Amino acid sequence: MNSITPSKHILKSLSSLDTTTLIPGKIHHHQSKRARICNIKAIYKQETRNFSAGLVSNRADWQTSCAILASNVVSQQSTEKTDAEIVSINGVHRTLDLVPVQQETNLPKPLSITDLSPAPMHGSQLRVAYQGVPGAYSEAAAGKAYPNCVAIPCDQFEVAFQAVGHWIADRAVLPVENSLGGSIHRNYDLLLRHNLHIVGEVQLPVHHCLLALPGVRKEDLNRVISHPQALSQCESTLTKLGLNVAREAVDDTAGAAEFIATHNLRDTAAIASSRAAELYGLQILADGIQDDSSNVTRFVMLAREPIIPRTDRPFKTSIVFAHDEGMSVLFKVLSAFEFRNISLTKIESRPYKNRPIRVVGDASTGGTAKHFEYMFYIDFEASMADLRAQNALAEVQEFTSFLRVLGSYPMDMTAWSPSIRDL
Ligand SMILES: O=C(O)C(=O)C[C@]1(C(=O)O)C=C[C@@H](O)C=C1
Repeated sequence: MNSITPSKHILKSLSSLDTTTLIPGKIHHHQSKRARICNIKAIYKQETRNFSAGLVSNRADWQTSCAILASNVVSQQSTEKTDAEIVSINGVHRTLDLVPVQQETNLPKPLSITDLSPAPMHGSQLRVAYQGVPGAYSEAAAGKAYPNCVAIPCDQFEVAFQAVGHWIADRAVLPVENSLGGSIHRNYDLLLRHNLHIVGEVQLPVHHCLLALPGVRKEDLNRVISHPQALSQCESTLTKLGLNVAREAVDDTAGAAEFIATHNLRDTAAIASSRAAELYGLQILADGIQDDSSNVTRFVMLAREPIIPRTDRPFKTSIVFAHDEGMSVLFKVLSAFEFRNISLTKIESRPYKNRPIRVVGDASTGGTAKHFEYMFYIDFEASMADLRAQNALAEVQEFTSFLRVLGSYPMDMTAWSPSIRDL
């Protein structure tokens, strides 16, 4: 993987900003931490060599631009360097021989979206946005979906959507459902709000580890932190391990590991991948702590343009629709697929945000019923190039007040191998 230069436009706009820090935690100058910090540096340097010579600085630069998209606080770069320091921009660690130290300064000045310029293309490498920091499962999913990509960490799902919409990334890879925790509703809602297309899916076995600082024992723990999905995927196992301690939700699993490392928290463990343990210099206290060894998360790949559907390999199509006439329409919609022998693989409902309630009846004659209104998301096993799918959707359109095809894309047909550890 080649190194890429950060967008001059973005760096220029960054340097003209009033600034403050994005840092969830930073490492201070304590001698006692020196060894661990050096260890993290060594590991990160190794990662950099193994994974991509330019990845670390690229990630951080893109991370910064993603933070701008979210109108978040931004960070100021100073030129001071200290051997024993690692800086963090919006959750991404960088060693000081790569970048300057961050300093906390004034109030953040919100940037408007119009301040952003599209990033330049970098050869044939795809830039893939994911939510989280290096070591997150979403980063692994991005690597599985696009093996030679430049992965761009984003602090929120919304930012990953916007990164693609604004040409900062070419694709986003985002989780939509997990076999233990269920649907990731936020991404269903964002799919509707943004105009991106689903162009693929990837299923990633998720193998969780309990991570803590070297030397920390289970008995020392007062708290376990992680992504809410990860906490819920490990709930029973944590109890079986005797860890009846506080659970706290953070933005992503690897971010939890990073937080412990940067704050030197000896009473806190993180649920994250073994790769996060390596990246942030933590030890694995317990391995494979997901409540089910077949724990798997399904991610979708998103792009600005749809792909051309084909029929020479298994395809899936995702749609979303709303209707005016209550649940009876749902039966008709499902029949349209059943009639054509098209299997559904997923159905999900979300509140219809602008019209949450349907009032039925007349208050003057016995009162009114108030029903919740929904958006329905359906995945079915057929390509939009398949006449059966086209006819089914033509029929569905007759019953629905709103219908959108979110994407028609190749199904993930890779062999199923649950609970691998080397994420
Ligand atoms: O926090 C991470 O590492 C993520 O990639 C996020 C996420 C999720 O959103 O569900 C992805 C996969 C796992 O199911 C747990 C967490």
